[in-house]
Amino acid sequence: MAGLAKAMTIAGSDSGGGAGIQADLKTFHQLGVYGTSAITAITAQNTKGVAGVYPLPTEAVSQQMNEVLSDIGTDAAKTGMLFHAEIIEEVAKQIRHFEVTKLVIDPVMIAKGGAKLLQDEAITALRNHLLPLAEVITPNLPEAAYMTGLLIETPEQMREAAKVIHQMGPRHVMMKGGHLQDDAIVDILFDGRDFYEFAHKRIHTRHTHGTGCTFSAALTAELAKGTSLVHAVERANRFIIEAIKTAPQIGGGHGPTNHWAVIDYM
Ligand SMILES: Nc1ncnc2c1ncn2[C@@H]1O[C@H](COP(=O)(O)OP(=O)(O)O)[C@@H](O)[C@H]1O
Ligand SMILES: Cc1ncc(COP(=O)(O)OP(=O)(O)O)c(N)n1
Repeated sequence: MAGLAKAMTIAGSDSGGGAGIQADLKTFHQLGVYGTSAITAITAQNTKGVAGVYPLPTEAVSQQMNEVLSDIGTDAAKTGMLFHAEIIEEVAKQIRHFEVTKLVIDPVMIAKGGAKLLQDEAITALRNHLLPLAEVITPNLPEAAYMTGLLIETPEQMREAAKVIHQMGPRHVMMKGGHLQDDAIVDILFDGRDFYEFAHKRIHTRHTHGTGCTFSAALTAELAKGTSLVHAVERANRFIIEAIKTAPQIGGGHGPTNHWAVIDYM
């Protein structure tokens, strides 16, 4: 196991196991990467929604990062649910201190059922402190719309929003198109100059809980292994499509995707 790639997730716990820390660690494992975590908040949720959110003290988040990064280290990291500004500022401080350069930011704001996973005023901290440290940010359409104030309903509008978000400091913007009102989905990557498009057909299913977390975790795992960004996005895309297609039928609401998904490069 010498040379095993390592990835860290800094995110909230989903008791239902489909999103958050649980989705990230399962995905890292499936893609052959050693996963570590810093939990920011505990949520009580299942496939039907989020019943409770309990943020951890900022010191607890900071200490988890310190213990992991000072000993085990990491080849890449991702952030998910960060909940409030103080946690964001502390996470940014630790990312800078430990010089984590392959940072994926999934700007988690609202769960599918409508529960708030990021406080309104925390968006400024996300922009000022974390975005400039990101190798790539992975907003879905509502998150990108909130960050830019733009209406985003078409691929052309996704490209315009990607340009605006790129100005906020991340090196790349990965616009996820799962919320397009169309059977043809396109995810769009922007590197500040060129656009790379990943088009695929919508899978009709209600089992899409945690798609954003699972996609960004797969992307982080690939970056940790040293895969180039465009190829990492392409592989993460294939992984999430297979995970949605083969979703286990779990729970009475929006069930999780299949974190055991197998794609041919593995
Ligand atoms: N029904 C679906 N069929 C196929 N791909 C999907 C579907 N829903 C989401 N995806 C893919 O899952 C990933 C996450 O997308 P999205 O749903 O936009 O994020 P989030 O879960 O953060 O809202 C993207 O790669 C998107 O294309
Ligand atoms: C703890 C926690 N983190 C993130 C989410 C949202 O995950 P996401 O992948 O955006 O999936 P949906 O909520 O849209 O299904 C969460 N629910 N819980």
